Amino acid sequence: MTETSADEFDPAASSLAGKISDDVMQELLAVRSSIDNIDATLVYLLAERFKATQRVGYLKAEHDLPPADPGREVAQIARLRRLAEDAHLDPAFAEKFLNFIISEVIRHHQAISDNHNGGNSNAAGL
Ligand SMILES: C=C(O[C@@H]1C=C(C(=O)O)C=C[C@H]1O)C(=O)O
Repeated sequence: MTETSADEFDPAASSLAGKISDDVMQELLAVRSSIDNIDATLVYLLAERFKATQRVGYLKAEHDLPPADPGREVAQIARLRRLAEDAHLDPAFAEKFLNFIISEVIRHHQAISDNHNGGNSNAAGL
């Protein structure tokens, strides 16, 4: 298997080392192991999402459609807020998080569109 920077990750890295009891440290490390798995999953999920939105970006550029679709965003945000409530996640946080991702996607779509139209704007590194 190819080495990646993730191989250098030290799951026991902590500013608390030597300052708390071994028992507490063991419990902390056990919970952090789940946090590490969740974080890895988030990265893979986000990578898949950006792969999908990139396809949308090319489709929009080819058909001369605007990078943002505010009507779609309103529907997505309302849905995500409802899902967050059901999951006992702060809906305001869910909305902020989705808006953060969407604004990055729109930046990518703008760059794809600029590129498609022969411009040299490449803000998103695409
Ligand atoms: C991905 C799209 O483009 C933009 C980004 C969105 C997203 O990241 O979910 C949603 C709407 C658009 O503003 C889309 O139109 O579907």
